[in-house]
Amino acid sequence: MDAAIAAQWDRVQGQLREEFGDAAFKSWVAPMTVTDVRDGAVTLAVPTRFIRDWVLTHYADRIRALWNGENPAVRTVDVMVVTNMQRPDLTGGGPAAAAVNDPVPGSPRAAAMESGRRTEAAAAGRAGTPASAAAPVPAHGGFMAAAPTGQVDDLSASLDARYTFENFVVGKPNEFAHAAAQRVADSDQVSFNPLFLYGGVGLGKTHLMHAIAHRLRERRPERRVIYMSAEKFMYSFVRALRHQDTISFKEQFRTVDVLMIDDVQFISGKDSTQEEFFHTFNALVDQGRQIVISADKSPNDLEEIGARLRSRMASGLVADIHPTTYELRLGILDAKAEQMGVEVPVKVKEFLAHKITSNARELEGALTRLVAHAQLVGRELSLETAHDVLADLLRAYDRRVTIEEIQKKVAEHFQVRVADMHSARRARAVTRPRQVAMYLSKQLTSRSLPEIGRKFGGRDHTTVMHAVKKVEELIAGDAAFAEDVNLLRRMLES
Ligand SMILES: Nc1ncnc2c1ncn2[C@@H]1O[C@H](COP(=O)(O)OP(=O)(O)OP(=O)(O)O)[C@@H](O)[C@H]1O
Repeated sequence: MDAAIAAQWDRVQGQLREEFGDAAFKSWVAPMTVTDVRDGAVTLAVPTRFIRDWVLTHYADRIRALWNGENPAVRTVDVMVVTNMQRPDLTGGGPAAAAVNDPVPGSPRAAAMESGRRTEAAAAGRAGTPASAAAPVPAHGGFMAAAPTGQVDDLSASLDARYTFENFVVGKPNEFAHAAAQRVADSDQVSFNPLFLYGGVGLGKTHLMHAIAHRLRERRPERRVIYMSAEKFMYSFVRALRHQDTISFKEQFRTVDVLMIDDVQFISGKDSTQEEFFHTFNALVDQGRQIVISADKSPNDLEEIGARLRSRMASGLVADIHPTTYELRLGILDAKAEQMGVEVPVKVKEFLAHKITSNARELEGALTRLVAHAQLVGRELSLETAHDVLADLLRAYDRRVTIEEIQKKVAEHFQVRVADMHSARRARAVTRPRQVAMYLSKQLTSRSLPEIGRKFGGRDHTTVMHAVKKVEELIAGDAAFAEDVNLLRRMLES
């Protein structure tokens, strides 16, 4: 591939990784190779039809826009299925895809490298056929037997030994979810199916799921429990499709007593994985097996998931975990300090519980850092040490400003109405302040682009990206404008 094209693809990939995160990047972007750039069209090769459909619905528009930014001649993106990975080079140049990363072990692309080359036409109806069409689940909900491939990991190897009920601190925000999880772990009847746990990041969903698995293993070792992340479910399914072996994929769930799927928000989009999850789900519920699901939102808010699956997921018990309270944070610090075997002065714990308010994970991280530092350099675990060691973290908390505050300040400054931050008006007098507010929201808060877009009248993340870029350009080229934005930033930070 031509070096310029390789460099463009490299930059497009870098941007996609930033926007969509590492996990999505590894699953969907890394497996792609560029096979052709001609007449304004980029052609990307992927190993299965499933991935092609996913890429087309989720990433193709963004890839096109990014590539167009790199090279204005590019106006379309085609995605084709090529099931060999001899790194196809249809450009007639040297070795193809020099800029494309090596395949992630176990990724669809790595799997695709194992077989000979086939084009989409040759592969149609085979490698990439959606599961629902390739091997429908029988109406009674059972599974068919076949030699296993794409097996899930051994449960014992993947569980975190620290995530037990004993180590889980119960408080108002999580008592309901905790009680529901205990019920599932301690009873032999299926009380509610599924149990759907949801809450923001780092609030203990994974901890509770592992705790259920640990307890079941102690109490009923003969019961078969599968715990897997939704991403792993997707990987295994894609791999099974690739091996034309969806039957074995289903087989591994046939004898399961409890199935736990973590972070189900990653099973999103209209595709065969969702369909497969739905079938697996129904089959297990029909057989009276227990299902536990976790997500970062309630079933109703999982917009990417189809209505049928959403309502199925909401049909059991839905338990949410609320953000931590001061008391719970203090309790978590007590428990973690005890597990670490260190005495932490009450004043220090109170200080941390007061300051680190986001979630249990950050709180635990701060304590670990503080203790490690104090022990390494032989310093006392005091308030002063905490201030020093956690200075960067504490500054970030002190600075935390909300998008609403930013909108208000920016509106005041430019003398527009706060409502114009959300409105559809496109007059320059309001679009510029709106763009500045979006830019500052990106700079001063930890909100993601889609979250920021939602706070600005439900705009798309690409609008926010455009705004950020635009404001950066203006800052670079217009000193008075740069001073204005700087002033606003200082006001918001103070
Ligand atoms: N109530 C609690 N008691 C003790 N530890 C907790 C509690 N809640 C969370 N933790 C700890 O905080 C960390 C983050 O928890 P966990 O990974 O379960 O969060 P999560 O809700 O699954 O987050 P994500 O959405 O990012 O997957 C873990 O180390 C966990 O042990």
